[in-house]
Amino acid sequence: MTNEAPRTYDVVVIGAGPVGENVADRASAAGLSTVIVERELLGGECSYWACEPSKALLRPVLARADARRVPGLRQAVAGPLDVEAVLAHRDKMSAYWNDENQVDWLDAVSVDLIRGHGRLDGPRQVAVQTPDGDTVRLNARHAVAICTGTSAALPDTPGLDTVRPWTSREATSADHVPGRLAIVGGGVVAVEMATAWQALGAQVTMLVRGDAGLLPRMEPFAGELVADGLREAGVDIRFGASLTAVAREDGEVRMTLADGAELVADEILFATGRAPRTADLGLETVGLTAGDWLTVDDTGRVTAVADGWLYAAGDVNHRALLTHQGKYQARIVGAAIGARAKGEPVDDARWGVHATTADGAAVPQVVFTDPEVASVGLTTLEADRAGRRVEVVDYDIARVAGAHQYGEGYRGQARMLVDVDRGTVAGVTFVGPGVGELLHSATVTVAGEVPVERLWHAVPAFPTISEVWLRLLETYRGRQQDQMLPAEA
Ligand SMILES: Cc1cc2nc3c(=O)[nH]c(=O)nc-3n(C[C@H](O)[C@H](O)[C@H](O)COP(=O)(O)OP(=O)(O)OC[C@H]3O[C@@H](n4cnc5c(N)ncnc54)[C@H](O)[C@@H]3O)c2cc1C
Ligand SMILES: NC(=O)c1ccc[n+]([C@@H]2O[C@H](COP(=O)([O-])OP(=O)(O)OC[C@H]3O[C@@H](n4cnc5c(N)ncnc54)[C@H](O)[C@@H]3O)[C@@H](O)[C@H]2O)c1
Repeated sequence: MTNEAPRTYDVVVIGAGPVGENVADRASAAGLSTVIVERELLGGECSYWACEPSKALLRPVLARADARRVPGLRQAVAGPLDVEAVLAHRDKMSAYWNDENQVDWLDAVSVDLIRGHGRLDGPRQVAVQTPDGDTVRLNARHAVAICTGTSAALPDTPGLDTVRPWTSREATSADHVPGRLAIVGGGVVAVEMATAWQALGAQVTMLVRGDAGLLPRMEPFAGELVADGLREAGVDIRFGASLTAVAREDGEVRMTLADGAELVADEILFATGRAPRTADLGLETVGLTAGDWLTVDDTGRVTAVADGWLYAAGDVNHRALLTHQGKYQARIVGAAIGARAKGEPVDDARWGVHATTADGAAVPQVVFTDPEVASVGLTTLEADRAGRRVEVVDYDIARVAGAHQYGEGYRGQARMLVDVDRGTVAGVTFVGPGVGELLHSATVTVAGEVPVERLWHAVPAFPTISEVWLRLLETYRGRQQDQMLPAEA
């Protein structure tokens, strides 16, 4: 009710994606009265239009690709995918876009829910516009946490408003396979969706601007191997392709590129990055700028706001646009809010219980393409930019016995960056079928700052792809021994 007295809680969370839910859970577990505000579905982008549906679309594609590499099995999976069954599986994995189970879970963790659009309304105040037009006012005794995530960022290409473009939402929830799909962008969404829709029967053309290749934030060999895989699957990848105009005519999407080339497709997907959902959040009522990313300290507090009552976690703080990393932040933010509310010490030292240190040191990511890409920590370029002295150790995963067992004609590559001053591993990238499940070994190594000498005692089982760890260590040792040999006369 508009005139209802404000309700007071210890903690108000805006946005019930995976991150907001976890902040609320941890705040409630710390004994604080907590309310969460959600305007769409509990579970956020990840559950319904991102991680879950995209991985449900990709799983059959990657499982079939793996099976086709196994002699004796190959013939059994020679046929096309059952599109109807894949889409039905995707719908099930997206919980049929219904959040009832999550409502039950919120109840179980004693968090109140208000459905509607939340906006800040001055320090520690939130106003929620409910679906029936009422306003609910909330006071936060200790903290407000903004966890509103991101939405797809679209360029200002002339004609875009006429084409009803796909964004990540349509690409993950479409109920039919377009005959021809154009994808703008060369990042993670672009390569995963190209993999899925090409395998489901679309003819995919990727328009990738510039010359940075695919997956420009990762080691260059990752993008190169993924490009090889996509091309072999039949995807037409056009690098240096800049879209200058687009129009929908007679049901078709017509595209013009900067070099004058013309292209036609049935649908066009813009996988051109993300924008923070902060444009209509009342940021200006607390001295911030609408539409900005929210910069936070290592305990999740928005640095530009006085008195430390405003927190931001997940995509919206722009640290790492990944569900698992946002949930990591959420656990820490919830605990930090709890500690501060109770006057307990806050341990925000590096790797302290209230510090999101891993955001800057060990962010893991798996790209679910064929081949998969799995990375954690720094790339060579990032190490260079950070002024870290690293030894770059490469190994061809195809030479590992476990890779021969995994599939015929295995192709893959591994890179380990050894920080020569610290004697620890600063970053790891694996590319190849099945490497996603290898990643946590690398994450433990990087986050644990395990000395390279100790890694010799972490023995990988034979014959698994994990033996690549041993080969990387041997390559590194061989190089060190070479450096110790006396120079030839
Ligand atoms: C196609 C795709 C695939 C992806 N795959 C992966 C993957 O495999 N693994 C991975 O780790 N990450 C993946 N990601 C990234 C992942 O989806 C995000 O990192 C994650 O969803 C961020 O969670 P969040 O809670 O911060 O934000 P969101 O999930 O966006 O949730 C924010 C919530 O806040 C609500 N909200 C926003 N504004 C308001 C408001 N004013 N009032 C009330 N509610 C509001 C929204 O409705 C939403 O429910 C993928 C992303 C895309 C686009
Ligand atoms: N498996 C996973 O972990 C996974 C899967 C999907 C998405 N995600 C997350 O979602 C986030 C968003 O992914 P994304 O692929 O949308 O963004 P991205 O930032 O990874 O890639 C954006 C791409 O679009 C291009 N681009 C940007 N503006 C453009 C323009 N105007 N014209 C042409 N090209 C343009 C960029 O050069 C880049 O190639 C990522 O940060 C990623 O972490 C994760």
